Amino acid sequence: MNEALDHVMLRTRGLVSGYGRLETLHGVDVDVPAGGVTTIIGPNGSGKSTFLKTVAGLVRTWRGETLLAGEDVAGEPAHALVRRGMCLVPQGRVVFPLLTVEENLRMCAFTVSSASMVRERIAQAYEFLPVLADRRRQPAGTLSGGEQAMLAIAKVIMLRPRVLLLDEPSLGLSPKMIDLVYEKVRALAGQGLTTLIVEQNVRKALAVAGRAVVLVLGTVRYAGPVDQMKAEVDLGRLFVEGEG
Ligand SMILES: Nc1ncnc2c1ncn2[C@@H]1O[C@H](COP(=O)(O)OP(=O)(O)OP(=O)(O)O)[C@@H](O)[C@H]1O
Repeated sequence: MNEALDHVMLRTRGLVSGYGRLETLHGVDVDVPAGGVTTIIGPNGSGKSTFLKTVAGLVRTWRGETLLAGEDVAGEPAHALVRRGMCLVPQGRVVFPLLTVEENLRMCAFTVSSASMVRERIAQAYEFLPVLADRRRQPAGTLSGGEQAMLAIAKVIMLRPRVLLLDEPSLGLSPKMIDLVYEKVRALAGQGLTTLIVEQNVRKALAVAGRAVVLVLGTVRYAGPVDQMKAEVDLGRLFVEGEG
């Protein structure tokens, strides 16, 4: 938690949010170093998705700061945050099912000003994920779950995010597809994309992340390097017995 601010792409301090009158996050401090992969893990209902939705502007911030590259963006609406490069791939592989793969990609390039740049980015998306090129004229709803997961990531990559927020990318996928999704996450990280992943699949997430945040009942239990976490947090107890 000691990185200088210029090495931290996303930082929250004392983040509080919730639903209705129910407070779900009770003052959460998270640092996501620039160019690294960070994962948030924790038992069901601990507020992991709520954290992503709050920093992405989909759930209202009650109190606290969200700093994107040092600038406080807490309270800004989701569409404004997307333009700033805070880009969320929500849980459940959200695609437009009746639009083709290519139409899905085109729709999501709304922040890209020139048509030639949109074409270039679509071409890059196909190069990165050739399966989408093969299916470019197919309605997205007819793709397999794994292909839809790829498309959901590709849509957001079209925006060239400063921070990629991934909410449970492995949910509901076959082991083979999970491997493929994580291979792509690793490749993006290799290109220096700052990534924050919320995962139930703890093993997968910890294999790719350098930093981990353990969230329990809306409170940070651990934040720091993955290696150190294994010594400090009893994951077996946390997940098997649902401690906390
Ligand atoms: N739309 C909502 N309205 C009211 N309460 C909600 C809503 N979404 C989540 N909650 C509640 O907020 C708490 C945190 O949920 P959240 O989905 O953020 O946890 P999570 O750690 O991502 O869990 P999971 O791993 O099961 O997805 C839970 O008690 C949940 O019931």
